[in-house]
Parts: sequence; C-alpha cells; structure tokens
Amino acid sequence: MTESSPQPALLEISDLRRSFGGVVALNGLALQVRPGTVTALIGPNGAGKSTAFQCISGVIRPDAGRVIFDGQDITGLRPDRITGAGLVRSFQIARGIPRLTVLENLLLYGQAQPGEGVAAAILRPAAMRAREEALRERARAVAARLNLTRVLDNQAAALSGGQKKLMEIGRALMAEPRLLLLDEPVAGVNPSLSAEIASHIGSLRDEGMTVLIVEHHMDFVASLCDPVIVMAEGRFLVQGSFEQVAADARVQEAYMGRRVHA
Ligand SMILES: Nc1ncnc2c1ncn2[C@@H]1O[C@H](COP(=O)(O)OP(=O)(O)OP(=O)(O)O)[C@@H](O)[C@H]1O
Repeated sequence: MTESSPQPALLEISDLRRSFGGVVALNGLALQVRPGTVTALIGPNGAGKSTAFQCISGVIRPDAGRVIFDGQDITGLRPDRITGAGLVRSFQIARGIPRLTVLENLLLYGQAQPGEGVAAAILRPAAMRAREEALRERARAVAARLNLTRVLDNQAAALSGGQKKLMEIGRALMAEPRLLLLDEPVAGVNPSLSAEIASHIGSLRDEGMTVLIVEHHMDFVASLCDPVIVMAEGRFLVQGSFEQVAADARVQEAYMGRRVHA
C-alpha cells in the first residue's frame, strides 16, 4: 500500500435492503466507515437510520445486502457474535438495569466474554477471582474516564438523564469495541453535558477508536463528526464535512426545504 492510498474501511455496507410489510426502510444503502473517524449518519425522520443500525448490529436481518466489518462478513450474525467481533452499539434509551448500581451495570456488560462458565468457576476459582478483579478495575477506569466515579455506587435509576447516557456509553466500552455505534447519544441532554459527551467521544477517537453516530442534534454533529453521511429514503445521499453536506441542495431538499445548520 502506498502512503497516499486510503486505509481500508473498518465497516463497509453494500446494497442493504429491508422492508417492513409494504414499507421500504432500506433501499440499497451503501456506506463506509474509515478507521479512526467519528462518522455521523444523519437524515430526515424515516430515512432508515435506526433500521441501518439494527441491521449492522444484528438486531434484525436485512432482506439483502452485505455488512462487512474489518474484512469479515457479519451479515445476519447474532448480536452477541457481532459484539464479540468488536462492533458494539449503545441504545438511545439507556438499557441499564435501574435497580443495579452503575458499577454493577458496567460489570454486567463486561462479562459477555467467551470461555466463561460454571465449570471454569469450579475448576479454577483463583483464576475466576483474578478475572473478576480485573473486570472491576476496568469498570472503574471506564467510569473515571466518563466522570462517573462519584456515582459508581448509586443506583442507575437515580442518575440524571445525561449520566444515564454516559453509563450507556460506558456499558458499550466495557465490551472493548473497535467500532462503537452510538444511537442518539445526546437526545434529551442539556447543552453543557452534550459538550462533555462530545469531548469524551473525541478523546476515544484520539486513542484510536472508531465511532458511528446517529444524532439529530446538528450542533453536536458539526462540532464532532467528520465525515457526515446523509441518507434519505433508505439510501446513501451524500457524504462530506458538516459544512459541505449542510450546503448541499440535495440535503436541504431531503430535509424538506429546512436549512441544515449548526
Ligand atoms: N418495525 C417496523 N415496522 C414497520 N415499519 C417500520 C419498522 N421500523 C421502521 N419502520 C419504517 O421504516 C422507515 C424507516 O424507519 P427508521 O426508524 O429506520 O428511520 P430513522 O431514519 O431512524 O427515523 P428517525 O430519525 O425518525 O428515528 C420508516 O418509514 C418507519 O416507519
């Protein structure tokens, strides 16, 4: 590979199709996510963004098309297999268990590792204890980087909306992703916490993480995401910097004449 040739995509989607009864949600979607980017996937309501996320993360099967992650065809694999491969998603509504503490919620997600089980616990108790301690250490480190240390022993139910969003990102980080899919990470979050979440995601990118984000808050997208991929009616529309796509007449038309601005 020459120095000028682009790095291969970490995620490559081609000709993805999915209908619900007569409703065509994905109509041949194609896109690529380059390693080390925070890429946004935007588009008007009903464009198919959530359906794309669900197909990528294995929650639903596409009718046709391919999802290639790091060179591996993961189309139609079960969600746990996809998580195990290093592609992890967070949910728009934080999925944490409300009555568990933040620490316990983080630990739950970190345990989805292969090779664990009752037999290992009986046969190798010391090894299990060491692994549990390592997991706790990781949970504390994840909480620290997301400014959640103060609330580590609080029940998830007692967190603010923004802290729940951070815990949801933390849960995803516990699975040690190489590609993190974030579904509306700042929906319903106040502007100052939204800026804090953007800064956490920027730090993850600076450490080499790749992130794909669906988000309606355009100031957040403008400040953090490059490139921005716009989809409409189940397909790829355009891609570029936020400024480029916001100035694109096709994008403005897709948003029904509304100006897209930060
Ligand atoms: N389970 C479902 N059953 C029937 N129709 C569905 C289902 N899921 C999505 N759709 C339809 O598919 C189309 C795409 O929906 P999708 O939720 O993927 O879009 P979106 O871009 O995520 O929208 P939004 O920004 O409003 O969340 C819409 O017309 C939607 O009504």
